[in-house]
Amino acid sequence: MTALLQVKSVAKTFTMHLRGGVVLPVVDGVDFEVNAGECVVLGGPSGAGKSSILKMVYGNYAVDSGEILLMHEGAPVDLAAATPRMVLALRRDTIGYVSQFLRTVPRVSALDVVAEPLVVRGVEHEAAQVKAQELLARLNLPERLWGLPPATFSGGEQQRVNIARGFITDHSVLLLDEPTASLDAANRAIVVEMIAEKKRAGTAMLGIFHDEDVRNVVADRIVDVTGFAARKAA
Ligand SMILES: Nc1ncnc2c1ncn2[C@@H]1O[C@H](COP(=O)(O)OP(=O)(O)OP(=O)(O)O)[C@@H](O)[C@H]1O
Repeated sequence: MTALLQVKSVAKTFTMHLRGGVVLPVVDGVDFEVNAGECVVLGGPSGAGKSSILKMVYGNYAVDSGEILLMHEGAPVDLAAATPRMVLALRRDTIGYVSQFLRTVPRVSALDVVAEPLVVRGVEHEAAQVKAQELLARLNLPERLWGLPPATFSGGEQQRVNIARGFITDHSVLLLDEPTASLDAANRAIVVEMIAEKKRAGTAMLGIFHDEDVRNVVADRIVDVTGFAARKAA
């Protein structure tokens, strides 16, 4: 088995600078790996640190200690210690992220939002647009919306744009933060099918799924984050 993502001894605290520097320990000793072709789901109660771990793995939150190793161009790279330039290269070529909410950019159409990850990798504009259309059609986003900026779309429509954008590349590692939270049953089933296809293609996925039915279908393993609870400061 090939581990495409390895999280080793990661610890994270938040320092509340506006609260006199109060330090909130969140997680400690986070250790797990995700192999090619599997979907690992982070489990545990609300507040246990699932989102914080996902954000560290994408480089959105800094890590206090430990390593986050991503296989990038055939060799492991520690994202926790990577330069900003390397983080951008990892995101362009190796690690994708479907966030819970779409960050919309004014005046950029849904099609361009979805096609962008391919365009920045050098795929020709027309080919990227065709792939984006295929994904939006598969996710049942009405065609009349494709040319519009997603800012005014419904929650579920925005989420489908986000999913299409995350799934359009063949990144080897994909992070999924509640990708089905705002979807109806039919579209949820389509996303479950798309996750299964990514597994068959060898993608390593790490996700958070609160919906138990979806979690039971997609998860190859559940990593219980409660096991990484940080010791509270006395
Ligand atoms: N940016 C931040 N600043 C300060 N504290 C934070 C920050 N982000 C998260 N926390 C705290 O870290 C803890 C873990 O939060 P996190 O969102 O990772 O949990 P979670 O397991 O994803 O919860 P949920 O299932 O409710 O989304 C919480 O106590 C939260 O208040």
